[in-house]
Amino acid sequence: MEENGFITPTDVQQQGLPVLFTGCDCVLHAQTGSGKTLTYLLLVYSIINTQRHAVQALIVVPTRELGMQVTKVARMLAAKPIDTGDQQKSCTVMALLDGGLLKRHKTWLKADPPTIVVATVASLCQMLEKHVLDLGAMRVLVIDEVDFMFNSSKQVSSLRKLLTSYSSIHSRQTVFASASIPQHRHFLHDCVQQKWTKSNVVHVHVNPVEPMPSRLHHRYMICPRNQRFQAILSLLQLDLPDSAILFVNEQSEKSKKVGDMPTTTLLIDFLKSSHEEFSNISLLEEDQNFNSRAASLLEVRKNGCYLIVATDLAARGVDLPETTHIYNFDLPKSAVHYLHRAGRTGRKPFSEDKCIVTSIIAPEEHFVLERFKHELKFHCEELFL
Ligand SMILES: Nc1ncnc2c1ncn2[C@@H]1O[C@H](COP(=O)(O)OP(=O)(O)OP(=O)(O)O)[C@@H](O)[C@H]1O
Repeated sequence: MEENGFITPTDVQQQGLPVLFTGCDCVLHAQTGSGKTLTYLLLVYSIINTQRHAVQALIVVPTRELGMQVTKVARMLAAKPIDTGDQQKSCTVMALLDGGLLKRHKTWLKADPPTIVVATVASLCQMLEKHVLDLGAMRVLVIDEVDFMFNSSKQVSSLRKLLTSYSSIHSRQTVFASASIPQHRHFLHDCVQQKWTKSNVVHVHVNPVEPMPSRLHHRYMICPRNQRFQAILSLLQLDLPDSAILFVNEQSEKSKKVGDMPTTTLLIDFLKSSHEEFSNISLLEEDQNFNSRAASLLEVRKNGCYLIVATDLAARGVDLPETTHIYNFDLPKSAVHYLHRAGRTGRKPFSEDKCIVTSIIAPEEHFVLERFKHELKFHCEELFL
C-alpha cells in the first residue's frame, strides 16, 4: 500500500476490512470517492492462493470503463509478487468486459485460468453459458455499484442467476459495494431472503447521516431552458475550472427517432465555437463505440486538466481524482444520479480541497432540486450571474 501512496486507511477501509477479514458477507455502503475499490481488493489479495491455477475472485461491474479502472488497480497491487515462502508468484487479473475480444479470453481461460476476473455481466454470462469459465474455486464474489446492477433491467436476471445458480452463498464470501443503496433495510432483507448473501451479512454503513462528501459545495442557477448554453459558458468563464465534467441527460429514443442532434454534440460545438480555450473538450456517452470512449478517458487521464461532456455513463465509479468542478447542464433524473454525478469530484481522501457542483435549472425544476436537497441532506447556494 505504502509503495502506491496509500498510507492511512479511509473510513470504509478502517470499518470494512476487519469485517471482511472475518470472512463475513458484507455490504460496503460508503460515500463516493471513499476507497471502496481498495477495500474489496485488499480482501481479495488476503485470501487468494497464488499457487492455485483457478479463478478465485470475481468482481462484477456495470460498465467497461469501471471494469478497466478496477483491473488497473488490481494489476497495480498484483505487480508486487506475493512471497509464499518457497517461491514468489504474482497473480493474474483478467478483464472480461463488454466490447472485449472474448475469443482470446476463451483460450486464456482454458490454458491458464487467471486468479482474478473483473467482468461486466453480459460478457461474464456468455463465458459461463459456454462453460468456458469455471467458478468452482471462486472464494470471493464482489458486485460493485450493486444498486445500479439490480436496478438496470438489462443485467438483473443474469445477476440473480450468477448469485444463486452459477455459484452458492455457502462456497463464497459475497461483497456488495455502492455509495447509494436506496431503502437499504429492504435490500438487506432481500439479500438474505433471495440467498444472494448469508443471513449474517454485515451492513458496513459509513457516514449514514451524510450521503455525500462534506467537502462538496453545491450551487444552482435558475435560467430558462433556451438560455442554458449561454449560462454554462458564463459559469465556465467565471470559474475557470482546472478539470470539469459537464453532465447532460442521455438523448431520448424519441429525440433520436426524429433525428435531433444530441445535447452532448450541441454543447461541445457551442463551447468550441465560443472560445478557443474550449477547443479541447472530451466526450463520454453510451452512443460512442468502446474505442472512442477509451480514447476519451486516456486523453483525459494523460492531460491532467480537462473538460468532459458526459452522460450518466461517466457518473458511476469513474475515478478522475483531479476533477474540481461538476456541472449539471441537465438536472439528473433522480437523487441517486445526482449523488453519483457529484461524486466524480471530491475524490482525494483526506484532502481539504473544496469541490464545486453546479446545476443549471429551469424555474419549473426548482422543486425537483429541493427534493434532492432533502433526500441527500445538502445545502445549495443560488447563483446570480
Ligand atoms: N487509503 C487511501 N489513501 C489515499 N487515497 C486512497 C485510499 N484509498 C483509496 N484512495 C484513492 O481514492 C480515490 C477513490 O477511490 P475509489 O475509486 O475506490 O472510491 P469509491 O469509494 O469506489 O468511489 P465510487 O463510489 O465513486 O465508486 C482513488 O483515487 C483511490 O486511489
